[in-house]
Amino acid sequence: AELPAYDTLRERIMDTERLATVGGTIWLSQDEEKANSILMNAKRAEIAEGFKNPLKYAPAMHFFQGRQYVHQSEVFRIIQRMPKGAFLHGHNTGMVSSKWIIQNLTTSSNLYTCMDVNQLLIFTYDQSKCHSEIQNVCTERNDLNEKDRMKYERQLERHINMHRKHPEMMLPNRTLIWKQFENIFTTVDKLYKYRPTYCAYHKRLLEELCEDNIIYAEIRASLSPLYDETNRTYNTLEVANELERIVEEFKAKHSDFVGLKVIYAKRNRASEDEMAKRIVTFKQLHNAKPNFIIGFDLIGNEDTGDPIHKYINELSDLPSTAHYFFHAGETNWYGRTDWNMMDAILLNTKRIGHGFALPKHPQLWSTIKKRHIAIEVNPISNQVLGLVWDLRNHPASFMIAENFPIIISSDDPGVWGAKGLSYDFYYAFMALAPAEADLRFLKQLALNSIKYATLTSDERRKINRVFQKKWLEFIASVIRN
Ligand SMILES: O=c1[nH]cnc2c1ncn2[C@@H]1O[C@H](CO)[C@@H](O)[C@H]1O
Repeated sequence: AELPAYDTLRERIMDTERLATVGGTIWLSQDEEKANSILMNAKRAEIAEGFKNPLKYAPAMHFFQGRQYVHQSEVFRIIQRMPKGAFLHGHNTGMVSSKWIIQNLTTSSNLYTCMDVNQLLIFTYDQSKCHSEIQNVCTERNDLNEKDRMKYERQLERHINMHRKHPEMMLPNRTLIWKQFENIFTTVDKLYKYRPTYCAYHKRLLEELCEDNIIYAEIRASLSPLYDETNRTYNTLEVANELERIVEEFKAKHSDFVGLKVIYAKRNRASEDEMAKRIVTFKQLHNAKPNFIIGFDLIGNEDTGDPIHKYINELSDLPSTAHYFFHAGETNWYGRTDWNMMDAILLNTKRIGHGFALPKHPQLWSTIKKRHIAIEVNPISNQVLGLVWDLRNHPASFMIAENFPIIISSDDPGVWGAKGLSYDFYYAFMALAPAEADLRFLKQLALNSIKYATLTSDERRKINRVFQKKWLEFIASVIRN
């Protein structure tokens, strides 16, 4: 008589937990249930196989080593086809595939490589930053046969991608990882500041989002001045104009795409005066384009940057229509850098970028839930940038169990060989969430991305309509195949 009661209790506990997780209370239609069982058959098979052979189980591996197995995954293929809603945490200059960049943006005859002051390879159209002989990329490439050309391109790509065969060698040293990471942005700095390249790059950025079934994005961008072939320069507002034009042209060709907006993002190391100036610039930008330049953020390695607290005076008055989207808590420290999360919340941030350290700060939990401050979780980014090795140990598991308002994003997918959101959704589904988390979880992630996006009511109507349509198509296609 004792045993059935014991088993009932166990089941009740498990049910209660399941209902309390992200997506736990979502109701599925009959068709969704059918698609869900197809998805879950694939997921359970992958987990069972991985339990037997963890050395080939991507969710338990570093992305650089697991990616080849992700590509074999049926779950991943389903996730790729799934409409994922909005892309809410990414840095424009890290979002486009490195392979595409090398193949498409390094072919113009006036592009050179050289070494800068720090002996770092940079792409450039002029010699101003060169501290070595310059090499014309076209000439170098054209002198090679097919096979050597591919080798040459792989070599170039290595300078703009974090991928290494043995990421474990880098792991003990986050400073080194960040150095390699920031070097990439130095390597491409001059390349992307050339207006024609800038435009082609951002067009491709939008295409890659669409190819991954994303219908809207809010990206961090610094809007640094551009120059063009006539040596004309474009100031920050003019760069915003360019970007807006590219987005509008893209929308005209892709009627289902809802749009892309910009979070003005500047480095987290600056004097108070510099910060005050940036806020002035931000206000001008926001004033000119309130529905395009929607907010402000501080970027860079949080551990070596200045704390948000340093700037509370400068950051204390934002236009009522603008928002903060602070990076905060992207750290392994406890009781230091992580206080940025508190300051972000006290400054009324709309969302928190990363919030990796959130489980350590119980005083912040209820405010985050009450004020619906979404946590932008970037699993692969946190792994590549050395916060966690095995993503099953990622702190977002706690946020999922506790149904925090989370969204999943990919930060700089182009820099680590991911694309769009699918890889991060896969890791969220397979490594961060419970084994039995199902289509409800994935659907909730997509719905959250829409819920926590910064949209007008017209845009909201459109995104809901488009998402609903695409979701039904997706469910039908899963059932069909
Ligand atoms: O995860 C991140 N945390 C903080 N800053 C980042 C992260 N990813 C990229 N950047 C910042 O964005 C710039 C490129 O636009 C990079 O230079 C880097 O400092």
